[in-house]
Amino acid sequence: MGVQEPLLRIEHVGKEYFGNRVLSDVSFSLNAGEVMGFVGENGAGKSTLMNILFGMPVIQQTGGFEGKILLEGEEVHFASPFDALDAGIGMVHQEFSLIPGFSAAENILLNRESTKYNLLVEVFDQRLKTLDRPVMKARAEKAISTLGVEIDSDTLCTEMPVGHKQFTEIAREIDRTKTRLLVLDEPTAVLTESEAQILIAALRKLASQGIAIIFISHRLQEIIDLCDKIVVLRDGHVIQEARTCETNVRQIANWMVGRKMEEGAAHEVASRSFGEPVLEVENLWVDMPGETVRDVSFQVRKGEIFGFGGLAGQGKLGIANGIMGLYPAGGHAALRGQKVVLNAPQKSLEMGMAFVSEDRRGVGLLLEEGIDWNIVFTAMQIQEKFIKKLAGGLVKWRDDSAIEACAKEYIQALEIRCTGPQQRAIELSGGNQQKVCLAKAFAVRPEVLFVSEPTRGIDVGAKKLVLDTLRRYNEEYGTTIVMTSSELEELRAICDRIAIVDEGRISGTLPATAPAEEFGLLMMGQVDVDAERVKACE
Ligand SMILES: Nc1ncnc2c1ncn2[C@@H]1O[C@H](COP(=O)(O)OP(=O)(O)OP(=O)(O)O)[C@@H](O)[C@H]1O
Repeated sequence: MGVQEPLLRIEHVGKEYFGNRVLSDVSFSLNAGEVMGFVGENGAGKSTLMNILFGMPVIQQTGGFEGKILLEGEEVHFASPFDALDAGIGMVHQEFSLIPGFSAAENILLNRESTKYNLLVEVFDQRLKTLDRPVMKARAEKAISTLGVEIDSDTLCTEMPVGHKQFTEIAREIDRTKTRLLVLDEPTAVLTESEAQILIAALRKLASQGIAIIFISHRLQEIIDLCDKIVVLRDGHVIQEARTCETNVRQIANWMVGRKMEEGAAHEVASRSFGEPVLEVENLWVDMPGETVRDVSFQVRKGEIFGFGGLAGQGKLGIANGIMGLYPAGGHAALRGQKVVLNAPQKSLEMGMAFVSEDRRGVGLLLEEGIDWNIVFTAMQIQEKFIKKLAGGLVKWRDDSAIEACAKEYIQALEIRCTGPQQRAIELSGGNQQKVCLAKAFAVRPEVLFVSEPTRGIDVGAKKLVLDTLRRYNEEYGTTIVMTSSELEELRAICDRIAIVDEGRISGTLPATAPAEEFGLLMMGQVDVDAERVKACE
């Protein structure tokens, strides 16, 4: 008997996009039931390889690829994702493909083919009428419970917090009985740490049932916890393959970036002085699904970096969304003493505030437009920047050279990996799109900049760069920053003060230099931290 063929073999795969080589001679294999972590910097080529594996149309449309893909020793040629699905490959993308007005159960049970190419809602309605609801519900609930989470299968997608959407998307993949290889592209980026733990446990269970898994993540500890082996990609080349039990986070990070990683930024403890309060918020409530804000009051001083932390679902993310008018909100907010009209996003922008949302699907990139246009568009619209005026303003036209200079500045500052300022946003990797969103907010030079989860989806090497850039803009332009993050260490690295949000209210505000345990206590709703601190000192 011959040696058993691996489930998947990638052999000498290469890919160019319009002369830009993004993958070179990539080879590796994966056995049934094996979990592989696939890591690399933003733009290294991870999603491109997965798109090749899944037969995504973008690959054929851009000239195909070189090399071979073999399943159980047989070469496969997927003309479309349908073929990949037929062959038992399931894929959960960075972006969701759930149908908003449908419930969790409907989304899980609708077959992938129709959800991906949802041309006519009527078609779905027709399909749903013919389905047996109780059976559907039972199947959906089984898939959800395999994941070990609690989601009511009747909840509409529009009403779900982002973490639940992710679980629904994964449940849909595992409901399909044929799945033998599951690819997950940054599935935990939108999950809280505890949700991520649940997902990891669920994936282990799937692997023990013989399903092979390719797991892409920038959270390296997760890779170590979950995966049997890792493949490291740098600039489109496989530069390392290793068993996870024989390596560690730091070594993986070094392989990814090809140099020794610097130690995390030491926070300058020297206390900084600030001006008058610039943003004053009183009794704010925000009706954001999964992130309800009940009653929040705070003040931020001019030039300060103010952080919001706390566990997921407690309301920290709702605060910026409410002030910026993206979800129904009430209460009082004032900028420089002037009332902020809530529920009016355009007005918030005009007053001098900008927002980089945690929701990368809703960040509003003009995907078909160039990086340059994306970066300057808001500044142009709201502030008439990058516009030349003649004849007393009667004649206006775009200042192309200023636009180009601005785009180049941010491409350099944030190390946006691209072929040039005119490359279309749709052609960028997810992490690089995220950097364009940050640049777009910087270009407005807002008086107050709200950033939520600024390093989500950003690789380890670039994380520090993003945080340093925020700090630099704060220092150079005096921009006041309100940063919300689920990573306490990231908040402590650049904030002056951090408020912890628990059950829709601020449970306490501490200087960023306070011990981590005190923040931990606040997160658990323990308001009396000072008393605790005193006790600890006794
Ligand atoms: N449709 C496209 N047209 C042209 N270039 C593209 C296209 N899609 C991706 N690229 C380029 O291919 C390179 C690899 O991108 P890819 O999305 O595979 O990276 P990634 O490793 O998944 O990054 P991230 O961690 O940021 O998601 C990038 O430089 C990107 O600009």
